[in-house]
Amino acid sequence: MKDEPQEDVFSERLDLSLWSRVFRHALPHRRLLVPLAVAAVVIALCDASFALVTRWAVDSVAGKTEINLWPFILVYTGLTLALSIGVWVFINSAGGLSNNMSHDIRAACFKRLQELEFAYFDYRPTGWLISRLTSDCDKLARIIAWGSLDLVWAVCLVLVISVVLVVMQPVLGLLVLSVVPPLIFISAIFQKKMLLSSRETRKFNSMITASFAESLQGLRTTKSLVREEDNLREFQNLSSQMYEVSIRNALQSAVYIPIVLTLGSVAAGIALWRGGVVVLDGSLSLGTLVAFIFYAGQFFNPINQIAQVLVQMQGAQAAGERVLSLLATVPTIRDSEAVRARLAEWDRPDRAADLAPDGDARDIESITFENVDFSYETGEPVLKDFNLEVQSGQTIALVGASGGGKSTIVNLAARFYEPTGGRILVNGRDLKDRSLEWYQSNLGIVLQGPHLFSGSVRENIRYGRLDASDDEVEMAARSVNADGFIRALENGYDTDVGEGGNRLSTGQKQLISFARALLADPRIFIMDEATSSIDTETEQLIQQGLQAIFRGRISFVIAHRLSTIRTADRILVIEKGRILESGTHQALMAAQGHYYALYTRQFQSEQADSLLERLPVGS
Ligand SMILES: Nc1ncnc2c1ncn2[C@@H]1O[C@H](COP(=O)(O)OP(=O)(O)OP(=O)(O)O)[C@@H](O)[C@H]1O
Repeated sequence: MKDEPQEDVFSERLDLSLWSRVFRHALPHRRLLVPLAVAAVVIALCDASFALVTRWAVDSVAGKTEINLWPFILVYTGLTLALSIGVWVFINSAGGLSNNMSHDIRAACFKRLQELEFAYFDYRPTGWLISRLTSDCDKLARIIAWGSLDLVWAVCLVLVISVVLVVMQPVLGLLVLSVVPPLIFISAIFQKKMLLSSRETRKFNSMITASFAESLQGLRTTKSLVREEDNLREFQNLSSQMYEVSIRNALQSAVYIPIVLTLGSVAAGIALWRGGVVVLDGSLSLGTLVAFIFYAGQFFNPINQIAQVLVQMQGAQAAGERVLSLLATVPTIRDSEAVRARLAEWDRPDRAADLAPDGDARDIESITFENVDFSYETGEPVLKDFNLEVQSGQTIALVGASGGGKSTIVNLAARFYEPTGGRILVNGRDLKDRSLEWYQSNLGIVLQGPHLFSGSVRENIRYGRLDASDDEVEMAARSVNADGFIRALENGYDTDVGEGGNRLSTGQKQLISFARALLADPRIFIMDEATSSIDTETEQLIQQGLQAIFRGRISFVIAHRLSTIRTADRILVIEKGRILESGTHQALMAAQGHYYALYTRQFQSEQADSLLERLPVGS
């Protein structure tokens, strides 16, 4: 496998254009955004007003013996009520926005991942992709909903307090505000450090998730090769690197926050020291000094908050970049403009029944490889000038040494990859000019390790055509000879197959996937036969099932079983991306060429095994 994909290189500055693109995802939720912004401003105004009310109260009561406290109590109560309502609206809207946005972004990423071609997944480990769908999406949604609103609140509060301080006492106001530049400077330095260590944490997190996913998927192989110790060592190595960078990140926060708080106390000290002097000489009221001290303490909370949100934004920049780059990845295998125009024109209810949604013939009569070249990586050709024509009703068996290009041929036939040279024609028309969705909905694919989903046997077969009735499901199972063993299961068709179908044998899984394919009634059937040994009885069931599927379709089988190869209409011996030989079993055996050699070497031993199996015990 290739190395894990490199994380993109990002600028260390706050990337405003990136954030404006991320914030665009909030626009469909204006219904929540407006109350959120209004609530943030109301909360900031209320927060700033408390000190002014205190000033008014102190100045009104100073030196008096009879005091009417009711006006202050009423104003305080009013402010507290407004603040409570603001906070309620704020939390409600931010929670709603955060959930809606993470749902939207995740759904958009998921949709894009489904649209992307196989080549995209060749170099991206599953764990890396899972991280994009889970933690990255959540992080962005949290920042947009909570972070941005904290930012609006904090900026409003800082502005209001600054203006009030300077208006109340310009000299003292500016003195208190003088602590702001060092605060911004220190914040900038720490933000950068914290951003870098947080990125590193994320990188290790991705690698650990990928390592988890890989080791779980390959659990059986690991156990059989006794690789547990090595895997554990690799994992521990990753984990301890992640631990180190996480500790570094936490340490930076632990130093930064106390510095910010100390600067807040310095500002309060300045207010007390200078303010005390001017109060004594009578040019400043006691209420104003109290308000100054109050503000000096309150002032640094929003600044701290702004710094924190900016750090979070910078930390999440990597996540934003990755999610946006995933969303911006345009699938290379997709309908061309011309096909899309035709789809729009033809996809209507009165369309003739024999037409596909793109206006061309619905039935697939032939597939032609015309001088096809293909390489997964530039400079390493896998197929070169490959030619093949298959008519409806024909079964093509692909045989040959490992790495020859058999899977590549069927991947191209399925349009999972596109030729790098030449063309693939369907009914004589370039496959690129046909609707991708229409074409792939005509494919039925059964892979070597057929995949079943958790759920009942019935649900798994019905996955081939969701609107199929129970009778149709059972009919499909009968046609491929799966009905007998299914009924013998504990709960028949309602038996739970377990995760990935692991409560069933490979042969049984294959029979169920045949039934699923038959129910979908594809025009093209592609199969990578299982190499694992299957008992003779199941083998016979599978063969009969296969014949039911092959009938009337174009079938490509990467054939490992003698019985499949023999019944194929044409056998292609593939080596180094070329057809070495082509013909029926009889013709190729008579020619005594590559197929003959392959057959006598590989398949005769299989036949001997099968004969041995059939001999009565003790004979
Ligand atoms: N996704 C991929 N990315 C890069 N190279 C690939 C990829 N898939 C296959 N190859 C390479 O292409 C060549 C042909 O592989 P292919 O899987 O088509 O052979 P095959 O005949 O089906 O082999 P097998 O019988 O072992 O499945 C091999 O050299 C293989 O290493």
